[in-house]
Amino acid sequence: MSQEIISQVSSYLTSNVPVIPISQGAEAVVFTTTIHPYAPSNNNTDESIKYILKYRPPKKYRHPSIDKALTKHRTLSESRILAKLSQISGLHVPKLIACDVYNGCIWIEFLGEELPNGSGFSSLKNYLWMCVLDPYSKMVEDTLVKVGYQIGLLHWNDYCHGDLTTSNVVLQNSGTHWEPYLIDFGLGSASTLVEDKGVDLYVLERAVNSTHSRYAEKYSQWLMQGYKEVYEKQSKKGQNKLRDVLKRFEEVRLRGRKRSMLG
Ligand SMILES: Nc1ncnc2c1ncn2[C@@H]1O[C@H](COP(=O)(O)OP(=O)(O)OP(=O)(O)O)[C@@H](O)[C@H]1O
Repeated sequence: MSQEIISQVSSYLTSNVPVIPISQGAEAVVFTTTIHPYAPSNNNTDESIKYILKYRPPKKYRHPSIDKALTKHRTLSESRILAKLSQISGLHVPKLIACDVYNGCIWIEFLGEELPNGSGFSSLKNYLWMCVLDPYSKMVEDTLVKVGYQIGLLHWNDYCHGDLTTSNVVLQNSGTHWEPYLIDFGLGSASTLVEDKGVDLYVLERAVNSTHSRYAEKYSQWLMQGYKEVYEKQSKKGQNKLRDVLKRFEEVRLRGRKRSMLG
């Protein structure tokens, strides 16, 4: 990771905010920090309490004024959607703690943990790899049904994720089971369109397929079981909406297959 980006974020945050880089994507650099921006004291030395800082650094290839406008727009859009989603009962997303749209930075709740036996961070992707010796266990089934339920809740409330991969689902161990949280709403949007929902489901199906093609059929079935549960609870209106989304999902899938056949 570029030292320049780390220096940029450190200088704008002031020297008493320690940051540790954990990921660099195309759009943003993600850090952890032990400091809460509103805590009365900045002397937190407990390393287990941490927060996420998502920073969108300036892009040199863009004109500075366009770059500023885009950074502001994207930071604001992600913050707004996170704030709105945390109002939805039962939906699990990280809490938004603070946002600085001019510097392209958001401060959010840290979720997840290290998986047992060195299996890595508790993304759904790593979790499925961890469970590869017993891929059809009740624990895997329960977790995937819960993931599907979270996506169903998101869609039922007319929001779409935009990048629904197995890395963008983080699991928290509640003691008895794994509770899924959806992260990374950088491409998220409010949408009533069945097309957006169908594309979300297709992206997820592809992601599951590429993580575990051998078990993907069963995994997708469990995901869809949880997804459908949300809509089916909503009587006739829910059934109709579900039918429309599933129909479009099938169409998106067919389009995807045609595209990959044509190369
Ligand atoms: N709230 C969170 N709690 C724990 N880890 C997180 C959180 N948010 C992000 N991360 C970690 O940082 C990584 C990148 O975050 P995120 O996907 O939001 O950034 P991004 O720049 O959009 O990434 P990409 O371009 O790879 O999609 C995640 O895969 C995850 O490992």
